[in-house]
Amino acid sequence: MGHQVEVDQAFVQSPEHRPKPVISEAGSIPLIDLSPLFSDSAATAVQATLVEQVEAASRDWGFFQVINHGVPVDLLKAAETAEREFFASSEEEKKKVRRDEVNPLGYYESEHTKNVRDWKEVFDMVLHEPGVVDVSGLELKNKWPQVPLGFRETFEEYAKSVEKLAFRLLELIALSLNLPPQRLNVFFEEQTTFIRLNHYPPCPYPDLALGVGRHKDAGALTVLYQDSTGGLDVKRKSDGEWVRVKPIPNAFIINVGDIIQVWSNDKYESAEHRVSVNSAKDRFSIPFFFNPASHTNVKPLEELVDETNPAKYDEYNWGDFFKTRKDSNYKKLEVENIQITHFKRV
Ligand SMILES: O=C(O)CCC(=O)C(=O)O
Ligand SMILES: [Fe+2]
Repeated sequence: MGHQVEVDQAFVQSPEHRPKPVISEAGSIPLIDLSPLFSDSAATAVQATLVEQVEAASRDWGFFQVINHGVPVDLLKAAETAEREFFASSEEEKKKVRRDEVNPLGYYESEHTKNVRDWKEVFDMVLHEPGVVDVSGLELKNKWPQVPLGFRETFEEYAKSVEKLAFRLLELIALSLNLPPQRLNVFFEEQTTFIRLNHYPPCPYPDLALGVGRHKDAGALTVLYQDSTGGLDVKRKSDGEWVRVKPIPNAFIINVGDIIQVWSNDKYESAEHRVSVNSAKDRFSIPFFFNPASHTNVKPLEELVDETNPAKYDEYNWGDFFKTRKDSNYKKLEVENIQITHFKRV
């Protein structure tokens, strides 16, 4: 008798959303060298070129990779090591920091994207704790695991360093929209940014399940670190084909989220992406979701709309949107989850 693989139906994607056996890495997302940001002597022309690259990548792809981004390589290595050690710790250690109905932070092994279960386990932490209870009634307090030692210190340092990069990228995005560089910073004064650790274990049926189902990131910007395994697929805007994002050592993957799509009044578009799994290797990634304050009412920026280019979206509140989305990821629901298209004017 051959080995029979038990397929858990909760993980099975509908046929049209299953990955093809081979995903191309060709013609993949743009690569941008950020070193001009760190050189006092970089000519204005070089800086202008950087802004143009960010503009083209945000417009044509909604995704790009960055190198020479200023986050120290040692810190990336320390974060990846701490992540691997945490997920390798016992079920008992992980359960001690498990997410629950009042506090959505910590460890979780049963997330759903669009009501299909993802083949992954995660750990969430916020960059800035808002106090005991936030406006939505959730308790946002970081839960720090005891294993591995130094986990908290590593991620606090990582968070600070990646936050600096996120603000630099935000300024480049503002410039690329012909706005003053600090125009968007005000929305991040009480930011709801969080860092997620993703572990995708080997999957016996990678043709049926996904590590994360197809989705767009709801926030402003995502700054993602991935290990060398590969598996992140982006839906290419030019032809709708899924392409694999090539792992580049020590690079970050940047993607424009729904909020920048709305602020830019559709000049930029958040791209659909997903994570394919494989039957042989674990994969680890660390997205940093750069999100504005809960009280932010998101709408197309006034400077970018006029009579010939009217606002394409009605205003919505970020805190409400995010809470509604989180609830649907926590358990399987019978309804479609919330999307910015629900605020699109027809
Ligand atoms: O693991 C990855 O590469 C991406 C994960 C992702 O898209 C997400 O958590 O929103
Ligand atoms: Fe994502």
